[in-house]
Amino acid sequence: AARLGHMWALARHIPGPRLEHLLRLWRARRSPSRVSDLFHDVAQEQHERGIFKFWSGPVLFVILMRADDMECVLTDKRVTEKSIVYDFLGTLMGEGLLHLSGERWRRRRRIVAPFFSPDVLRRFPAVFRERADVLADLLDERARDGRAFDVMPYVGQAVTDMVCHTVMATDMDTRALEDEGIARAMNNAFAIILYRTFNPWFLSDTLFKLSAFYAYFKRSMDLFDAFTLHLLGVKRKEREAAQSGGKRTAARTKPTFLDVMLDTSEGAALSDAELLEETKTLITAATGGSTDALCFVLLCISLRQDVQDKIVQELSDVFGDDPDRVATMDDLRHLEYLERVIKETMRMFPSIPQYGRSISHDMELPSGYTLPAGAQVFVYTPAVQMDPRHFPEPATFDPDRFLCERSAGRHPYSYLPFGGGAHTCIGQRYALMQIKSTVSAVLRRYRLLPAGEIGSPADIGDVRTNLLVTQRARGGYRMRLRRRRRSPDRPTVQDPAEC
Ligand code: HEM
Repeated sequence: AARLGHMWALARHIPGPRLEHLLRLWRARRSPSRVSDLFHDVAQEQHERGIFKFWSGPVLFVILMRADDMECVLTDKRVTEKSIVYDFLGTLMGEGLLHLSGERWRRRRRIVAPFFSPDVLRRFPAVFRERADVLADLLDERARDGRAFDVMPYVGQAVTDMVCHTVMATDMDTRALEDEGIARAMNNAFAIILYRTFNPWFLSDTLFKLSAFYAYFKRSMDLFDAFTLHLLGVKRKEREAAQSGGKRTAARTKPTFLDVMLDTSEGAALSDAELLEETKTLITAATGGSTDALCFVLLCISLRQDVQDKIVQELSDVFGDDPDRVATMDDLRHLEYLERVIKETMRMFPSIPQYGRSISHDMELPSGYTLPAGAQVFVYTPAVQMDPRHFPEPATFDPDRFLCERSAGRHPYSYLPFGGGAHTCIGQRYALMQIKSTVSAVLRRYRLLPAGEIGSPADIGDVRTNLLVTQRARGGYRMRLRRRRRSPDRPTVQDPAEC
């Protein structure tokens, strides 16, 4: 009670929602689009102050919107705990890197880091390209009928495929595992996590477990565990077969996360349970972040033909007269305009728009407000990334604002799609390579066109989003495709939308 009183006293000075907002929050709690609208409206209202709070029962949430405040929280060495909302994610993926704090986190980060070293990453463009070609094959039917469709199920499947092939096993058929079911299970779990955040009585594990939501949540978790265990089994068999056949392992040519872990002494010392946790964490973090990011990039490209033409020109400059050549890491590095397009998309539509910390001590911010110990603080990146003080004319899609000469002097914490401070996304380079490889493979074969439907965005500025754990385009990522040129026959693959 004393701690709550202390929090209450300090929080009084932080601007909070008005009664009208609380009523809207109550009505909006089941609807992601209304929660997003409310968040957006409150963020707009509090833009000048750069901070706002809301109480969910006894839990105080504080939303930061200023770059200097974000820097202060994300770099403070005493702020080591992730927000309690990550505990809900922890129920889904176990105590992996995303969830851990303190010394346990430091040890795990050190162990996992070699998987993201340039030496391992440089083997992945070939895997990405192979899976992106499967995606391009699947899209063929959509190009033939020419009608508008949502690209998300296709991209979701391709990303899951890429992640499974690089994290777990190099040679597997992920389609056989009904990935659509996994994707749906993860979506359900994310929606329930968000629902818990806005419904104070479900912040208690006991009450949550008594509710019908828990049954849904548990079903999603069980499906996810079964999926991951299956993949672990596949990997073990793959290694056993390689070893009994006299080969060292597949790790030499196509290392996966598990290979890298089993080949280092610290990694090999991880228990099975720890390996399962890290594997689930990487699968969740990688698919969760990359799927929406990639969908937003494709959506923006479909809405800006001039941008698309420039990317295609760049692809032709880099790949010359051999467009089917598998990209090397060097090729991907040379796709500089495409990289700026990705960065600009992630500025306007960060796929992970908020991440949080538990505040362990009273903390004065550069803005002058004091965060009380016990507060759950969230960095809300759309606010800072759409702030005209950092990005003039923020609603204009302008990839060249990321040219070196135009980025000079910008506050380093004004652009945070991959997080900031010690917990910065470990998969950032992996994600950029994956997105570049996929966009290249799709654009080589198809021109992306706006959906052209009533109510669908005609311009990037018209795109509205929903706030889930990830940010998502409202109404889906709808577009049309037109084939650019005939490409060699490829095996027929089942359409994921029909699964
Ligand atoms: C475009 C795609 C991605 C986005 C936007 C993204 C975004 C983020 C953000 C914002 C954080 C910081 C969370 C926090 O501070 O609490 C983070 C952390 C993390 N990400 Fe990503 N991510 C992406 C792709 C990936 C990929 C591909 C992987 C793995 C293969 C990955 C693995 C992780 C892990 C393990 C962490 C936790 C790091 C730590 O706390 O030490 N992410 N990501």
